[in-house]
Amino acid sequence: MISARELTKRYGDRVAVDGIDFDIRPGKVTGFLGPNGAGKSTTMRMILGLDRASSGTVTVNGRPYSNARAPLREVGALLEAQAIHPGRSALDHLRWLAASNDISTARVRQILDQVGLEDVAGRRAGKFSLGMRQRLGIASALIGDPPVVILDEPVNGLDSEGIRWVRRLCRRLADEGRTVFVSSHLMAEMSLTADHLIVIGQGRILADASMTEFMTAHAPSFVRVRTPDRERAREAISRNGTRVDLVDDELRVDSLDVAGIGDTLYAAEVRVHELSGVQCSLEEAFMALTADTVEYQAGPEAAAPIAQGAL
Ligand SMILES: Nc1ncnc2c1ncn2[C@@H]1O[C@H](COP(=O)(O)OP(=O)(O)OP(=O)(O)O)[C@@H](O)[C@H]1O
Repeated sequence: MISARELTKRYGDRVAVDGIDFDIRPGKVTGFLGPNGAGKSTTMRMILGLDRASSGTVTVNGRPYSNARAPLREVGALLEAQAIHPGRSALDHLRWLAASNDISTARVRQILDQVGLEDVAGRRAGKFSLGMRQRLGIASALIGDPPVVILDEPVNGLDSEGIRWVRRLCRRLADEGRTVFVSSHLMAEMSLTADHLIVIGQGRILADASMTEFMTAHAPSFVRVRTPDRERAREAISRNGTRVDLVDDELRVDSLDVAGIGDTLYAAEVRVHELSGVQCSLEEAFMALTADTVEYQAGPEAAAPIAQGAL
């Protein structure tokens, strides 16, 4: 378990992480989300003792990680910037890590095989593609068979097969009872990988909830109605006070089920071209939740606004 209490990091006047509390529990994949500059990397670096907290504490299984005697056997971490000597082969890099953490050399071959780098183990890391470097970084994180795994943007540069591999890997690590903490900007991927989410914005926790709770709270589902007879449809559905929104050319109803609306429209003899239940995506929920905390925002021409209005 990773626990933060009032964890704070200031850079001069700038508060990068603002007194946050969380518990990241074992047996789950916890996703860490936030816009650029929200404080994700700083938080991960403080967990790993690479940045000192200005105040507050963060512990890994009850102790500050910087006190760990065999760090790679306690926490495996992949950070965005990979520190791998370009002239060193993957095999030598992992052998060096193993030797400095009292890990057997047999484990090096095993982990190379596990991440799919066995055939290129003798090649210099400087010649590796981004995807291969990511796999080597993940091998470095897992070589000590750690109970806690922290992965900052692990799918960066990976192709679809690689992305699926990371997803399955995270699942397996969590199912083995490990604490798995993963950041990513790829929301669709995160929605498939994480069981629990921590969302941060401007250094503060915006949400800390299971994926199901988060989606229920922030990604509402609604019923979409497309009809050539919008006015009569609206009248029929809203007769008992139900709210109906017009978004683009469709009606949206968030308080009735599909069957109920279908029955209402049938009874009112309204022609229906589409009637479907829609669940907002994690990306839409994330964008709505973090909109006020976004540090770098493109101009209005960068995104087409959704025409929205209540009838
Ligand atoms: N060494 C530093 N010196 C000064 N400010 C810093 C330093 N490192 C980070 N910051 C600032 O702290 C804030 C949090 O940065 P951080 O890199 O943790 O965000 P992030 O959520 O990881 O962003 P991204 O998604 O872009 O990687 C940002 O405003 C950043 O500019």
